[in-house]
Amino acid sequence: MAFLAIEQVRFTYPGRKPVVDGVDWRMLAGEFHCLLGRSGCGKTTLLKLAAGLLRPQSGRILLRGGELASPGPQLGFMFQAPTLLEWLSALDNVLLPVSLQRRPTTQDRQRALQLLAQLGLEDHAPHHPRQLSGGQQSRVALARALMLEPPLLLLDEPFAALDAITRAELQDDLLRTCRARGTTVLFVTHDINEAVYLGDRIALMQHGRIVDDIAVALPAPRSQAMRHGAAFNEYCARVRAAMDRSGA
Ligand SMILES: Nc1ncnc2c1ncn2[C@@H]1O[C@H](COP(=O)(O)OP(=O)(O)OP(=O)(O)O)[C@@H](O)[C@H]1O
Repeated sequence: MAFLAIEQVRFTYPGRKPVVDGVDWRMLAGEFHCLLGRSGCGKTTLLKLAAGLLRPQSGRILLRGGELASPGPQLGFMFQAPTLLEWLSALDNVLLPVSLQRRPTTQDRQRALQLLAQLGLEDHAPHHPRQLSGGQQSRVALARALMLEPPLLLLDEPFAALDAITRAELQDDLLRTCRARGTTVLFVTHDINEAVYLGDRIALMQHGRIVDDIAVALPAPRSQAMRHGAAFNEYCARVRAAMDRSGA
């Protein structure tokens, strides 16, 4: 059974043409898929539908076989901007998904500290977002998204604003953490290189439709050195050609 199944989903904002126009997509548990397409093709809207933040006007979205009604603890999100709460420390930002439900326990705090340490932020737990760099803020947001160990992570261009080196580091952090937990990930990007590096599969989106589906058979775990290899660059060229062919 698919972990996440998007079946013939359509969505239109009032007075607009369909933004998601009959999308079918399936993800198996533990897979990492990238949704790639130009600005405005409907990626974020499809992610919001997959999260249960928007409801399809037709079609359905199934999570482990059950229809998705609303967002819940089964989902972790991370958006382009880290959206941390300025008045909370890094540690309390990571604990937020717990604090919204109940008072965090010592165990919760240990887990949050462990996540911060895994992401190289052990010394920054007491610091507020304004005391952190953009890359550090993104790491805090990633730790927050992972705090409840969601089986499904939906990420909307989470590293778009970062410099290339920090971005590469965070890509590796994300891959390592998700592989260790068996997390299923749907990752929106408009960067071909990022999609090939991260994805087991790439869905190409254009005008609200999935126009191509590319399996990436590069070895796991990925390493930055791979980026200079022939196989990686062939995949990038193949995805580029598919985008040009489909107009995506
Ligand atoms: N709340 C809204 N009301 C009306 N139209 C919207 C709304 N949100 C998005 N749209 C429109 O829907 C289309 C798809 O937007 P969406 O944000 O899903 O695209 P995207 O592929 O994620 O773009 P980007 O890569 O720039 O983030 C765009 O034309 C956008 O203007």
